[in-house]
Order: sequence, then C-alpha cells, then structure tokens
Amino acid sequence: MDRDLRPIFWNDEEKKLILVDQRKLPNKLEYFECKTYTDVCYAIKDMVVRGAPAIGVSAAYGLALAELNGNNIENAYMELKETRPTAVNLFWALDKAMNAKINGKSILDEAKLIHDEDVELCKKIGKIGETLIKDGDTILTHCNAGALATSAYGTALSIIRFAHYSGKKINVISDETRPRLQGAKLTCFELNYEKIPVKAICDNTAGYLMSKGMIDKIIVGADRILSDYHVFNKIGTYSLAILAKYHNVPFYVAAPYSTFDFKSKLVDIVVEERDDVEVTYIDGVRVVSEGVSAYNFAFDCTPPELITGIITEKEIIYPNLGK
Ligand SMILES: CSC[C@@H](O)[C@@H](O)C(=O)COP(=O)(O)O
Repeated sequence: MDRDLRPIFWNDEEKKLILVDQRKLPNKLEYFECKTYTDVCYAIKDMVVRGAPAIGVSAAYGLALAELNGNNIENAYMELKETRPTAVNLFWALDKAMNAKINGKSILDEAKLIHDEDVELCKKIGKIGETLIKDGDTILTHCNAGALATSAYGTALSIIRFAHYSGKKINVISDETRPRLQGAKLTCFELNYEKIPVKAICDNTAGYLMSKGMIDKIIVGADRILSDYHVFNKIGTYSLAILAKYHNVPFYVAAPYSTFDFKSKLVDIVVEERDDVEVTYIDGVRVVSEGVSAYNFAFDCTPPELITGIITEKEIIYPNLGK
C-alpha cells in the first residue's frame, strides 16, 4: 500500500490546486481543481476538502492563487476566512500566508511550506502516540482525523497507522459520524486501503461496546484546542468522552500545535451550524417529516476533565496531571 495517501496537490506547471473530492468517497476517487481562490472557498464550504489541517493548507494555497491571479489579497483573505468558523487551522494558515506577503515573501512558497510541514507534524504525532498503543488494542475513533483530513497520515489515524506499521495487532472501530458520515465514508476507506482492520458502527453503538469491555482506547482529532484544554471536535465527541469516563476507557485527542488557540476564550468560539438538510435527508431522501427542522451543529466541546491526554507533535499533554 501507498503509505502516503494525500488529499491535496499543488500543480506547479498549471498553477492549480488539486483536491481529492471527499464528497464522492468511498465510491469514487475524483479530483476537484481549483484555479481561483473562489474555487477554494467553494471547496472548503462544500466540504470537498475538510478536516482542520487540510482546510488550513488549502486556504493558504487559495491565498496563493489570489496572488498569482492578481486579485485583491485582503478581500481573498477575508473571504477564505469566512468559509468555516470553528477549525482554527484555517485562520492560523491564512495568517501565516498573509504575514509572508507582508514580509515580502511569496505566498505560494509559504503555502508549500505549511503543506510540507503538516506532513512532518502528522508523522511525529503518529510516532509519539503509537507508544501508548498496546498489541491487541481495539481503538475507537470518531469522524475522520486521517490522511484525508490533513496533508498525509492524519492525527488520530497517524497513531493508528504507526502502531500498525510497528507490527502491533490492532482493531479499529469507526463511528459512522452522522450526519456527513466521515467515519463511515472516509475513515473506513483509509484504513481498509491500508489493510488495517476496521469495523463501522452507528454512533449510538459506542456506549454498548464500552459496557461490554470491547474498547480499549478512544482517539479523536480536534478542530480547536483552547489554552485550558477545552477541545472542539466533530459533534458527538463530547458524548463519547462522557461514555469513556463512565466506563474507564482512556480518551485521547491527537492534534498539532496549529490546532491550539491560545488567545480565545470558551465563550468566543463559534460552533458551525450547517444546513439542516444534512440531517433531514439521507442520500437525497427526506427522512424527517416535511415541516420539521433539525439542529445541525457540526462540532461540540469536550472539557479537559474528560480527556486523558492530548498527543501533539512535541509531547503528550496530560490536562489533569497539571501539564
Ligand atoms: C485531523 S482532523 C481533526 C478534525 O478536523 C476532525 O476530527 C473533524 O472534526 C473534521 O470535521 P469536518 O466537518 O469533516 O471538517
């Protein structure tokens, strides 16, 4: 298997960004080309590309496209910033790209650097986190914090990959992750692609498996981590963390430092609310009675007291041990 499944490519000859179209997986592997920054805005909003680090890398290339096409950089920066509100990597990468411009450097070079560095960070997270995994562990994960959500390897799934590469026999349980089904569609695709044993479950099955002692560890990604270690991640993460606490299952979060937001307070964070058709329809068929709407919060917040450890590219932080 190609250990380097990647969702983002820059084509230097044609000056375009090529994204794996994640809306089509696992049934079709298609690519989506971005020649303008507005193409990138669309790709992020419509979730052609998704996952906190991957959104950040794509946005940096979006700003580079604005520069290459002679667009107003300030406007492009603002429009790219408004594509999705919760994952902080978007703002982190755009600010880095903008600072490069202010310092007279090329935005494209900065975007390439952010892209390459993200691969290395993910590898490091995998290698550090892998030390926590025991031979025979069954690990539950939520959403997709894999190669598809980053530049390669992933965060939570990088740990799973490196445990597998080191010869540990592990099994993965993937929450389907309603409503967009990133767990069923993307995590299962990625792990199956590498022949890492994975089983899908409905989100509401996790508690039962924990009660039966069938889960040894939970590892999820993050969209934003505050300085007091509150973790924003895909909706359903908080419920999992509560279940894990009740059943004494270690609950880990894996994320690079580009996902940390040391400035904002809990009350400042905007949790994305997406169109309720993502909930009221399944595969184009309405499943909720006409006239009934739905809540569709894309993320929730897990407090530090529910988190065993946060695995970064530098170290494992134990929020409840004072580090
Ligand atoms: C390494 S990605 C971590 C998170 O971004 C991931 O868990 C997640 O919540 C993705 O949400 P999505 O709405 O698919 O962008």
